[in-house]
Amino acid sequence: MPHGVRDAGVGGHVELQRSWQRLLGLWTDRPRREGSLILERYRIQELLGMGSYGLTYLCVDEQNGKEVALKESKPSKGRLSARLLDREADVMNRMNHPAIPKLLHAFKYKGRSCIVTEYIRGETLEQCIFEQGLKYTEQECLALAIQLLAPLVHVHEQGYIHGDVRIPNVIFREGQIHLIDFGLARRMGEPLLPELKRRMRELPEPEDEPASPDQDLQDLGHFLLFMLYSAYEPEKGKAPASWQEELELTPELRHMLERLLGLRPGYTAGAPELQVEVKRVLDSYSSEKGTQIGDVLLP
Ligand SMILES: Nc1ncnc2c1ncn2[C@@H]1O[C@H](COP(=O)(O)OP(=O)(O)OP(=O)(O)O)[C@@H](O)[C@H]1O
Repeated sequence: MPHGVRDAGVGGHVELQRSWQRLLGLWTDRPRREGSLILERYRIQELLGMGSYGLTYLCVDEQNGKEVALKESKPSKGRLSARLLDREADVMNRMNHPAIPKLLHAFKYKGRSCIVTEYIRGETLEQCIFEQGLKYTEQECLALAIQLLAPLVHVHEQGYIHGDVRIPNVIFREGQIHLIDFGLARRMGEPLLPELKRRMRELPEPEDEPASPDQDLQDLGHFLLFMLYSAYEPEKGKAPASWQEELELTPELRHMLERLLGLRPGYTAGAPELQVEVKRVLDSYSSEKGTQIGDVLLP
């Protein structure tokens, strides 16, 4: 048999097997029905999202009438998904900060791992930008960064990194931000688990280095760039350029971003050092314009 024909046959078989597995996955991971009860306690209101390893629902806890976020492992991903969810519960259990949803309950239900956390009714910053079309000034971006640094410092103090600081993982509610999704959190110094590496496959250059606060600070740099680009209006016909050329930033913020993104020496003392730096820049705006940090984010 010519080589190509045999390869096409094997390739076709593998492709067919993959399609079959995908279909099977869709069936086994189909979301539970709205109104159904989990553990005779959590009444499902709606499906919030279907991630790589879990399904997240908005539920009402029938014991107290409170809204909660319930994440259950995906059956198609087997024990691995359950293990990752148990890991997430273990990390969340160590956190105690007003800007991080509290872990309320972790249990097994019909062979799946489930974690229940406080539900934060608000909008993610991704929704604020891409659905509501909000635009953030430099001062507002820094005011958000200072808020975000508070839970981040807490995570680092507990000896962990969050590992996924991005605009879809930050919820804004009543002038305050909340950091969610600890699915990629790691202990300081811990290498990326092979299974987490697979989960990050679609991201550019998965981090192979042992976990360090620098990784969260670098993510915070990218987070700030996303926020700053919300107000960027490209000039017609102008070729795309670097962020340094496109965004009109004060020299202080540009310098800070270059440090966060590894273009200059970073913040060796970690998030607390950055906190001081962001506060200093924000204070310089406040004294110029007579505004307070909190003012800029409130309607
Ligand atoms: N505590 C919470 N309060 C409010 N909304 C939440 C909460 N936790 C998760 N969500 C929302 O639920 C959806 C699913 O979130 P989650 O972070 O669990 O998984 P994901 O982002 O879909 O997938 P992955 O885990 O692969 O990143 C998102 O829209 C998120 O904003």
